[in-house]
Amino acid sequence: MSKFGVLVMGPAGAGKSTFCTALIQHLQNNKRPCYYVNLDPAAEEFAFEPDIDIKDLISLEDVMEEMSLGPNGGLIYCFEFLLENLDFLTDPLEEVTDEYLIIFDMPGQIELYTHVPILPNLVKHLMRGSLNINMCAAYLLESTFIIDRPKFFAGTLSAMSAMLMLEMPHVNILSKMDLVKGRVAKRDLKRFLNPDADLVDEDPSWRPGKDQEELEEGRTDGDPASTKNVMAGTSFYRLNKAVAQLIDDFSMVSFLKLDAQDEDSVGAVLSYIDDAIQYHEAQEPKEPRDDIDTNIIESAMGD
Ligand SMILES: Nc1nc2c(ncn2[C@@H]2O[C@H](COP(=O)(O)OP(=O)(O)OP(=O)(O)O)[C@@H](O)[C@H]2O)c(=O)[nH]1
Repeated sequence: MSKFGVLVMGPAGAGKSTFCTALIQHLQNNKRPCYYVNLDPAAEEFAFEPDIDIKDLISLEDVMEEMSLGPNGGLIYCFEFLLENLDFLTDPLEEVTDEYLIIFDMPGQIELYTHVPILPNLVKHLMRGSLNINMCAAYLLESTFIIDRPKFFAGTLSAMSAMLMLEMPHVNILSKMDLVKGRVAKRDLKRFLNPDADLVDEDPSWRPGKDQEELEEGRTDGDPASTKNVMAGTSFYRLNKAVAQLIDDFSMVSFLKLDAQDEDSVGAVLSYIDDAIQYHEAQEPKEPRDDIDTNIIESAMGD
């Protein structure tokens, strides 16, 4: 028997816990069972009480105090401790049946996904062995990043890095879409959903061509500070362009839109998660699936 799970990840404040809450609410509204696992040892308040809470094993606050560690070192200590005491997580998960969607709410420190091999190890234990959970990652990036294009591409690079580190199906999500409604043209938004390197050239806050020309022709005002600014600006532009081009060339990252307050939007993202983990294929045929609303699925694709 398979089990099914989603690892909700992303930078601090991306909206992970809000998405978990919205997802649980949506599953409950649709009479689907879910199992909520909090793996953030610093999380304090929950709209739904977790079925497993890492804080019952170890809390970041205690680790920081007792081991004299900072928040990032403390978090890594907590995850190493979890890996040494994996029964805490795996024993209760053994009992979870294939109808459940197991939701893992992760901490926001992206070092966990990009720098150290702790999370890949944890994922291997969950996906292989006796648990055999069909898992995908839901990587959230805040949609307001698209207002600042270098920030958006840096965030997209972190999503790509997590995809490469974790080697599992990924559903990338631009969260908090309600905050950019009306601020970005629909046509432009589609280019962020499938990141397009030319967005860097068209960034209204950059004048790379003009700055570069001025520098080459010695037309800066002669002030060394101003020349340095132009040079730094040009290098920053080149770096951003190279990062964006890398992302574009790999064609690995595309985003779904999410407004956690909108149940249709949550349902659309869930459809992609279900597809990635092949949830429906494993369920007993209960009733015909012509109930799926294709309009909802299209709404996440940017139409
Ligand atoms: N407008 C808007 N705000 C949101 C949305 N989702 C989350 N927020 C807000 O964003 C802030 C951070 O949300 P969280 O869900 O706590 O984010 P997180 O990723 O779990 O944060 P960490 O656990 O600290 O990494 C909160 O103030 C939320 O109310 C959304 O869809 N729209």
